[in-house]
Amino acid sequence: MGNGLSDQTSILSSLPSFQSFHIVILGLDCAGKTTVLYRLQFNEFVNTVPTKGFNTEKIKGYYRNSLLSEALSLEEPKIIYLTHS
Ligand SMILES: Nc1nc2c(ncn2[C@@H]2O[C@H](COP(=O)(O)OP(=O)(O)OP(=O)(O)O)[C@@H](O)[C@H]2O)c(=O)[nH]1
Ligand SMILES: [Mg+2]
Repeated sequence: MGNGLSDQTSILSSLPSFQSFHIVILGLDCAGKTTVLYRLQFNEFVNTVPTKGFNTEKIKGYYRNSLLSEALSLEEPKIIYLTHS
């Protein structure tokens, strides 16, 4: 279902890289939210268990558009809301 992510990815790609944002990732159970989070944090895929509550991470660094696109191109849809920090 990666096709549905193209709009969200283009929104992220258009953001200035020097700004900081709070990003909330919402999705159905087992949609891959935690996978995306730790893909961005560690640049690798990690084994996950179902999350109780929520995960939060502070991610620093500049992510090339291609990396972000790849991280978001998972099979289940995610809804990502961006707000200024
Ligand atoms: N095939 C496939 N499996 C994926 C993908 N993304 C995540 N998974 C797997 O799906 C399972 C659930 O991934 P999670 O990242 O834990 O999903 P989640 O949305 O955080 O789940 P909850 O915390 O229960 O809401 C894990 O076994 C992942 O390895 C994907 O793009 N493709
Ligand atoms: Mg999770």
